[in-house]
Amino acid sequence: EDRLEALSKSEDNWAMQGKNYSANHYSTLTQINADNVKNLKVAWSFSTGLLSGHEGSPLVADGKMYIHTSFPNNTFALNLDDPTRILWQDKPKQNAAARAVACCDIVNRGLAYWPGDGKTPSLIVKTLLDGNVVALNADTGATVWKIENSDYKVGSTLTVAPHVFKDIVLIGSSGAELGVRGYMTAYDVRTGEQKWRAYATGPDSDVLIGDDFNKANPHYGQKGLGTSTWEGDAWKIGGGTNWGWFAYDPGTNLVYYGSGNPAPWNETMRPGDNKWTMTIWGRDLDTGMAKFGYQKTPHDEWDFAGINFMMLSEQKDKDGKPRKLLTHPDRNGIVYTLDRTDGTLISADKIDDTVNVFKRVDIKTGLPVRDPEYGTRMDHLGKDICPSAMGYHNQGLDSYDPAKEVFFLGVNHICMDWEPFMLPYRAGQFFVGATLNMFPGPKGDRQKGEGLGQIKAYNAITGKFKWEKMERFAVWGGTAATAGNVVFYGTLDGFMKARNSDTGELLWKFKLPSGVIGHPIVYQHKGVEYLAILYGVGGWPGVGLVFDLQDPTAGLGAVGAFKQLANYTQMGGGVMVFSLNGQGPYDDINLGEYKPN
Ligand SMILES: O=C(O)c1cc(C(=O)O)c2c(n1)C(=O)C(=O)c1cc(C(=O)O)[nH]c1-2
Repeated sequence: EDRLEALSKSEDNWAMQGKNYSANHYSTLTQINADNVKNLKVAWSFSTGLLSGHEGSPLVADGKMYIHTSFPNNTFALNLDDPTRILWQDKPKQNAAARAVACCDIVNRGLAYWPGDGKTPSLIVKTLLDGNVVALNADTGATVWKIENSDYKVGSTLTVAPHVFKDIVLIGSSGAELGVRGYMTAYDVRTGEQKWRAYATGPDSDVLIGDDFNKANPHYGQKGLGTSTWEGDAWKIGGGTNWGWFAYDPGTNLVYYGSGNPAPWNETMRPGDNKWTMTIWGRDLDTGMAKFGYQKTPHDEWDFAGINFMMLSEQKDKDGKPRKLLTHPDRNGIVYTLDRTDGTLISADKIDDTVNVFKRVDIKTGLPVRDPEYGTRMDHLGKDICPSAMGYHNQGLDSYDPAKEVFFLGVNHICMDWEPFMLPYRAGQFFVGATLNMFPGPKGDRQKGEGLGQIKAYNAITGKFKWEKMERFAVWGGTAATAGNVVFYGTLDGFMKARNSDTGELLWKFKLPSGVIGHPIVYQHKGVEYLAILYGVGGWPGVGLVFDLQDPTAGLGAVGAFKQLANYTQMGGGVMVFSLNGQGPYDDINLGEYKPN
């Protein structure tokens, strides 16, 4: 029996970043609902004591909450019966030099939990920015194992959340902005022993491509392409890191994730399709062998890193046939839905009709139809390209309501000008080769620098958006939906919001101490339903705040796009927990009181 999967089915827990293996971020709880959500009040809160961006969410498992932070990647365990006292804390020592090679702030996307098996205790697994992976005893915080996964000296860092499926830990990688060749690694959760590693580029033996790869869709490409779609040895510094969110289907035994952008960003320096960057993978969890790989953006010209969340659903297709689906809103402005048993592309819709880099995606060939006007090339200043390099969707982890068959997408509405330049590769240094200027998309206000985000309800079968609302800034962190007919999300300017999931109507909001780039979670403890959010502005959109930069093209173009952000919020990480009328542990007047003997 898979205890982790069983645990994830109880609404007492939110034991993985995606909530369950399908990563649907959906809670069946209804105590908080569209009628009473306006009565949400703070039940308790916790400061992490750290600045910089706080991504992902805390985990709730077996009566405890586990909270992670940005670098130096501290962890705090709280007992939900009395969160006024810290149960244990882990403050790892790591090499601060790693900070300088992280591309987009010193974020971390969260922890993984494994419930133990009687012999090995329950574990918290975490990544450190400097490339190490650590497993802690979930009851005591003691280190159980520690291994090195990435070498920050060549620019390879870890911001990705570990994903545990069954008894395997999957660890991605970062560093494509420094020419790091991306890989996914599987470890035994009990010992940290490596089970397999699959690269995004290079020979099939490294990419773990076998004879039956892409059998259902040979036109996606099969053998030898991880080297032949590159010039010379360019694949060795070709990127394809994977720092986003993964999903797993015990039925197919496939794990699903995306590889990121090719390096460098300047496309002139790497002719070819650059496989297998920008690819949706379905791999056998136990062996790592790829069953399918679908490359969304061959020969990327815009940094549309394909690492965004993979969300699994069971729905009837247009012909009424029940299908096992995988839905993925990509950076490139297209939301893709595949048959997850074999990778067959079913639909590819624009996240917003303002996407101009592609006219459409040809479902038969799987290829995007480019508009050359919005391509990028040497000696050319590309203007008004939509989406920007941040994508119309970045690292936010969103939700799917299986009853309504609707996805709730937090969206960026950002476009850009882009001018490439040549540069040499030097290990451990930035290897980008483009100057970017980003600004609000056509539905925003370019003069004011606002209208950079949207929230949308999307049906993957009809391709229709049920509703959509504009936001002042990008909705960077993602959404959580509940059977109470509400969808929750945090905003970069620091609002926690609840909307009616049928209509999008705003039902409640609360101003947090800092902006949000993490995702909300919902759980119950002793009969009370809670909403929790990790706040702390930063990430790529927050680099201007983190490093106090003035040049609008600094932070790879983020500073110009988010020039208004500093007028709304400042750094500072923490967790805010809400319940109806604030009920919860603090109802007990004695909690937190000092009683002398
Ligand atoms: O290519 C990479 O390895 C890599 C890593 C990361 C990261 O580790 O945070 C980001 C990106 N790329 C990236 O392209 C990007 O847009 C981005 C946004 C963020 C963030 O946390 O806000 N990280 C990253």
